[in-house]
Amino acid sequence: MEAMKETVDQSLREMRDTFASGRTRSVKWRKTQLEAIIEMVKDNEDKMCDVLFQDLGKHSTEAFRDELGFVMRSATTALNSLDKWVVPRKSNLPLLFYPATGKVISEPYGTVLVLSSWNFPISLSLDPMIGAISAGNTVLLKASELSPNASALLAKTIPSYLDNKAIKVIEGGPDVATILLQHQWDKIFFTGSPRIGKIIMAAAAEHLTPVTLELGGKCPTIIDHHSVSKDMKSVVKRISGGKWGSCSGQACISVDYVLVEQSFASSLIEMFKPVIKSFFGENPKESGCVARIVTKKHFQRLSRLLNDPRVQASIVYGGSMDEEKLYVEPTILLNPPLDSEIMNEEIFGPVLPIITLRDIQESIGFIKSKPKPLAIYAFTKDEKLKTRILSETSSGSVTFNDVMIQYMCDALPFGGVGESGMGRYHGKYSFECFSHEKAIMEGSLAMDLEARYPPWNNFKLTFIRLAFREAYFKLVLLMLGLKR
Ligand SMILES: NC(=O)c1ccc[n+]([C@@H]2O[C@H](COP(=O)([O-])OP(=O)(O)OC[C@H]3O[C@@H](n4cnc5c(N)ncnc54)[C@H](O)[C@@H]3O)[C@@H](O)[C@H]2O)c1
Repeated sequence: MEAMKETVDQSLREMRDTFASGRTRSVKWRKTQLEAIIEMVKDNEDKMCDVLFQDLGKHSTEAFRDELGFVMRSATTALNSLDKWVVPRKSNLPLLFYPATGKVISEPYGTVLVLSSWNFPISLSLDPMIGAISAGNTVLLKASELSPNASALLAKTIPSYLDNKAIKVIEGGPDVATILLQHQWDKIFFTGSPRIGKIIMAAAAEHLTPVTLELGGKCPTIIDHHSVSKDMKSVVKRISGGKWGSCSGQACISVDYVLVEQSFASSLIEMFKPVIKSFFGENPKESGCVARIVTKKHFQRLSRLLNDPRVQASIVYGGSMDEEKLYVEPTILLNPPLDSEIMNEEIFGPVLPIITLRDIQESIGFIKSKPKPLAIYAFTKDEKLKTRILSETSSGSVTFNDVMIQYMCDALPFGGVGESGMGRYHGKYSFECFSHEKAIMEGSLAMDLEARYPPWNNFKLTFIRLAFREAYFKLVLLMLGLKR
């Protein structure tokens, strides 16, 4: 670890020197790096798909959709928008401040730390990096030790494409993260669990470093079957895609559980079965389209959740597991006990609990009784229910009539609230996430208002009262001696 401490010190020194040189502030440098990221992903598509298969058993199509393609799109958006994003924004100052002018400029924080998680190890590493570079920062990435092949590939490839005096990768687990967190950073961007998020925030507090925490939680999905009865095929397909089609449910925005009226539950279960078969065939384990559980520890966590006898009794589909292959079959539960672990911790696996309610309106109270989720999904055409969801619940995002798609849409901010995180990124929001918005005011020395300065008297007090209210006409009367 002494050697690692030395490496971190040296890396940080180099990145700080590079930032101080001003190189990373130039738009040209930022664009060159963004182009290099696109080139790196293009050149290494096969290798990246290979490591995602080795670490997670991801099919290359899934890997391209969720990681490589996503990153290239994100870098391209930044590249095409950067000229617009960096332009200082003029502020229209109230007349009160005349003749001063105002504007806001986005300045890079400096040297930022990105800590990413294992479930989308390429995109969750490179996408924050794209934001950090766009904003003109130097950046150090530590990917997750639980996706070691992806982490090693990034550590090997990034230095040969990007400016390695400004952009660095260090590999390692919690011990390395701890060393990194002992240093002062200008911004920390963390993707991971709420538990570790607290450690990150505590370490950041030591130096008053701003943090973005992209955390997880349980994302509920409401099915208001009355209003979407004609579209149930698509509803079931979309939920199935959201639960089983992306890293086997090991995604922060995956559908965690479904809320539906009791009367519709058994029809719903029957509708899921053929969809799962159409996705993965009769034997999902051999389909090549089911990502595996990341580690034995995570597999054992899932088996512990499922092996609760009360949860076992709620299995209505699937439920088989293979520890050697780290495989969990797409599984559906009907009404597992609400006090069971599976209903209280983020599932992060291919298990879908269906919770029944007497009336779908009760879903609002159900969701409100839990920590604020990263996403709420609701299949409904009932405008009143939509309004209730938006006004009575709090979550990172709400998506009506679809799942997970909000993540891909970089015109929308992505991030959590409460236990699901703080801060947001994607598209322009990534640029803002890694920029300090500096307020610039330019005053004029041409005139001075005596009312600003002591000695105080009633005239000045009246003047200040009117000024705060922007009562300009009365101010003129006051100054002309026509008002007291
Ligand atoms: N909001 C999002 O965008 C998003 C995306 C993916 C995953 N997640 C969440 O991440 C979690 C799963 O990811 P994970 O298992 O990699 O999370 P994690 O919190 O265990 O690890 C995340 C990162 O923190 C580091 N870390 C681990 N222990 C540490 C310690 N003691 N001190 C400092 N750093 C430490 C890891 O090395 C890794 O780089 C889930 O909760 C999921 O919802 C959120």
